[in-house]
Amino acid sequence: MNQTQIEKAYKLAKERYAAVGVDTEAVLKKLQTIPVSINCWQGDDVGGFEQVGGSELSGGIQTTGNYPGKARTISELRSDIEKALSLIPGQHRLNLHASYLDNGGTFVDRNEIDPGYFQSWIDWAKDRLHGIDFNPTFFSHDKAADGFTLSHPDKSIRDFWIEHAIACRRIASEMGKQLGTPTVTNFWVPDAYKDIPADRVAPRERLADSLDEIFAEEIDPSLNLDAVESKLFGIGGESYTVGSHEFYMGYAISRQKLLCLDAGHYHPTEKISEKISSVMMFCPELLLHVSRPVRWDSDHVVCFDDELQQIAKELIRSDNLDKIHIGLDFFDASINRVAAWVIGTRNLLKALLFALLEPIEQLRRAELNMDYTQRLAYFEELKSMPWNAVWDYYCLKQEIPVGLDWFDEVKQYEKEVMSKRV
Ligand SMILES: C[C@H](O)[C@H](O)[C@@H](O)C(=O)CO
Ligand SMILES: [Mn+2]
Repeated sequence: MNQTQIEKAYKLAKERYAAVGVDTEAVLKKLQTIPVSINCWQGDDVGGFEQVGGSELSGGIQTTGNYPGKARTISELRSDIEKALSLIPGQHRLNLHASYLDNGGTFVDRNEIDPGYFQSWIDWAKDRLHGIDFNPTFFSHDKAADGFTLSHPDKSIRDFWIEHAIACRRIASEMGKQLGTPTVTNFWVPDAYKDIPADRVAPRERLADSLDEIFAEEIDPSLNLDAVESKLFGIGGESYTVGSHEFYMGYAISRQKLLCLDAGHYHPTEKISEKISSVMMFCPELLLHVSRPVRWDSDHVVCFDDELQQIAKELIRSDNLDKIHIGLDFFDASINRVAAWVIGTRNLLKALLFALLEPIEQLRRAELNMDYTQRLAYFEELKSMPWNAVWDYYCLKQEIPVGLDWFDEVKQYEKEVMSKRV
């Protein structure tokens, strides 16, 4: 499609939406202000740069596939992220793991890291990104080899991970300070038993104590915000996860921390779209890990599916986006990794646009009047409204490839850059 065709289609779409009371210009202005935190770990299969060649992945998470061209160094990863960003409209954030430190090739252990190891990331982010979010890395390490970290029965192991977490909060604050936007630091620990435990209480008490020790240092919320992420189970930890949903929901509410809802961390029929409104009533803020579970926490690339649309609607309808931090969490090694970022992020943005184009007042009125026929009629008609013409116009205005044009650019980049990484 050429520019004139895109503009013509948009003009018609604008009129169609105006007829149901939706101002597409205002919608596009709003969409531009919503940052998405793009997960760095899609680019190298969660390997990190602690050691040359990345670390062996542990913690009950798994990447599958061996598509050629994954980033092997920090500069390759940055180049891939820059390529992806050039194909995604809007200004976004980077979600970085501590294991992606810039150690100049000399190993430094997790409890010894400081902001200096992330200065090159901060400098790189300054004129490219909306900000950086951060994650202590409690996996892929010999002190996590037996499946426990912050809830480990051995105090010296717990202390090691507490030191790592404290260091991470300080690093995150420095990122927040230099970038002028709070870093959301997300705590996910893999601690779990493969088989039925004899004591479900003690590990949870130890985890709560460790977290309290980590959060004892007050940090200005304009620099850093802490989030905690629960999980149903991981591979090798099928019977009992210390940081379950109930554990972290209670912890986040009682300590007024952010709760992180990961779309893949619940029973297969449980949906995080259903949880957002309740969590927002009791937690100060919310972090999302938008992912796509296929039968388990498989971390497939986010598709434009029903659940993504429902998540986006809940976010937009909440009218509380200042307190909701949207992150992505997927890692697929079976497809081009830059394309994975582009597909997943564009899908999330499309879902947000689709949600913004909803005539919410009319739908709420129908619901209050118990006119569920009108509600369903509207929901269904809205699905075939020309929202895609609004999306194409948004990409055009942001000077981002429209439609599948982005794919040609990824193929070109694969040919010229990624395929040479052997
Ligand atoms: C790599 C991340 O920390 C990880 O995906 C975590 O957020 C998670 O969801 C673990 O299952
Ligand atoms: Mn997650």
